[in-house]
Amino acid sequence: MASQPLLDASGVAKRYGAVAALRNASLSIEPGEVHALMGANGAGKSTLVKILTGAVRPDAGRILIRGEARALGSPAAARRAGLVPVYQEPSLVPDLDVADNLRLTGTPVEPFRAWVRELGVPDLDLGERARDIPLAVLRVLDLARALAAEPDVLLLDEMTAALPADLAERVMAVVRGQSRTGRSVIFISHRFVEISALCDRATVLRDGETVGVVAMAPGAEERIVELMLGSRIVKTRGAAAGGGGGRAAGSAPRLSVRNLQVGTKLADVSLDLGDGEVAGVVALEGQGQDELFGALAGSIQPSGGTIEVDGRPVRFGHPADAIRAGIAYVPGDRSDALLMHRSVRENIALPFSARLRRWGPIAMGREQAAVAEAIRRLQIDTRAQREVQRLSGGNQQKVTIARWIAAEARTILCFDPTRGIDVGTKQEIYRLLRDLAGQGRSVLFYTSELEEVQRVCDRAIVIFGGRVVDILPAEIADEAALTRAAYGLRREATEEPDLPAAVADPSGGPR
Ligand SMILES: Nc1ncnc2c1ncn2[C@@H]1O[C@H](COP(=O)(O)OP(=O)(O)OP(=O)(O)O)[C@@H](O)[C@H]1O
Repeated sequence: MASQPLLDASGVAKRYGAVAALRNASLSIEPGEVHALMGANGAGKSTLVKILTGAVRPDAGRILIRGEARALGSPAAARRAGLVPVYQEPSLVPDLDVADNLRLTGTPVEPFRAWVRELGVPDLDLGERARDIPLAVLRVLDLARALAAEPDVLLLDEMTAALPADLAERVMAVVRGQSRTGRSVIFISHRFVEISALCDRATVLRDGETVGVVAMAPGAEERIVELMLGSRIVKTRGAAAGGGGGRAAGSAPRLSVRNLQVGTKLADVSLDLGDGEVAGVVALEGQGQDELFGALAGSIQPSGGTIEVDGRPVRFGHPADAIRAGIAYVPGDRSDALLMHRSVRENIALPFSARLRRWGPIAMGREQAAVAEAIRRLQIDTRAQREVQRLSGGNQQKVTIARWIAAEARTILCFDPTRGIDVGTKQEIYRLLRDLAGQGRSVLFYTSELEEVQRVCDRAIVIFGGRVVDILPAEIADEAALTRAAYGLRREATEEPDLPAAVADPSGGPR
């Protein structure tokens, strides 16, 4: 490798009140290198990215660019030094249109447009307000805006976490292209598949400190996990209770959906969810999964079809109706679910407040025990617990899940619940979902990480073009089979899928 690193940071420290977000972080990047920054939730990755891109000032540390100390006192200064980020959450100002957002950061329009096309969004209207653009497209726009600045070092903080597989592929292709032209990329992701496919080396942070730099080669993953988790108990891959078991034969489904329709997005979906079953929902971006979950959670009104809970027809005019029917929703966008200025405990206890207040001290005791148990199981980092907005992204996501574990909902709808969650905690979430199923609760689980289906689910329900196109038992739902199905490709009919009657019907059935 070249003798002079492009970027060399050492001894970086940052404290937020009592919380030491970074204690002694170092990071060295070569020209043309794709470098992973890894660490458990709360290890300090985002803080380091914010420091390197001028959004946060460090308390200590030395940052050299091509051997020279550079002041990175503001995002504009960092940009001039060649360091440009794409943060975890979308950064376009929601009430401005795209063109005004570009003006704000002095982004040249034509290169931006070219990148947007390259990333697979052919006809973007620059007059569109950011608020009206879907999350996955916003991520693409954030990336295109960063690329248009022609950065020497592009810093991607969980860029692919909110993206469907096809868009994530394009992002990865762009990252490879950057490195071919001698530019460097710092890549934060909790997905090992991406890290191994893309990165040359990985720097591992633990509790705010750099604990190792690992060259990516066979076996590197194990070493990285060891470094990330340190003395925390390592639950190895595959240790999570897998699929299988689940629905008792002959029992009435907990949730039964027939010919559900939402405008033009959800054309016709029928599915059953049994007691004690975890059913995975798999789909490319925009195939109607948002509408399906919205309708089941009471936040979107269906335009046709029926929903039954325990054999009784229900109509949800409001999310509260779904909650009363025992259906809890863990949305993909955590900012929808959380009261950002309230404490971790209040956020987790939220569903209790309406149900249990009248029971006074007894209920309070029960609430506290349930909240404490959920925090323990999900290993929520409560150092910054007074306001949820101060938690790291992954820990915020855990709070949204913990709420429904504490509340004992009978049916849980999870929309990409492990987005941005570190590898150790993912295992805990898989185990937890299986435990919930073991207690007879039912889980409908949309995931953009296909490998999760075999780890957690009993069956996979694949949606394409607003219809169920296939239902696969977990044993055969590997990534290849799911990818084919998700693209609407027909499966070689070796085994008959376990389709509910209305799905098997040709009018709503698999193609
Ligand atoms: N503005 C803030 N105020 C108080 N504490 C903060 C603030 N920002 C970050 N922290 C704390 O600093 C620590 C490191 O957070 P950071 O977001 O850098 O972690 P991370 O490694 O990016 O985690 P994740 O993988 O969950 O995104 C956490 O304990 C977090 O709660």
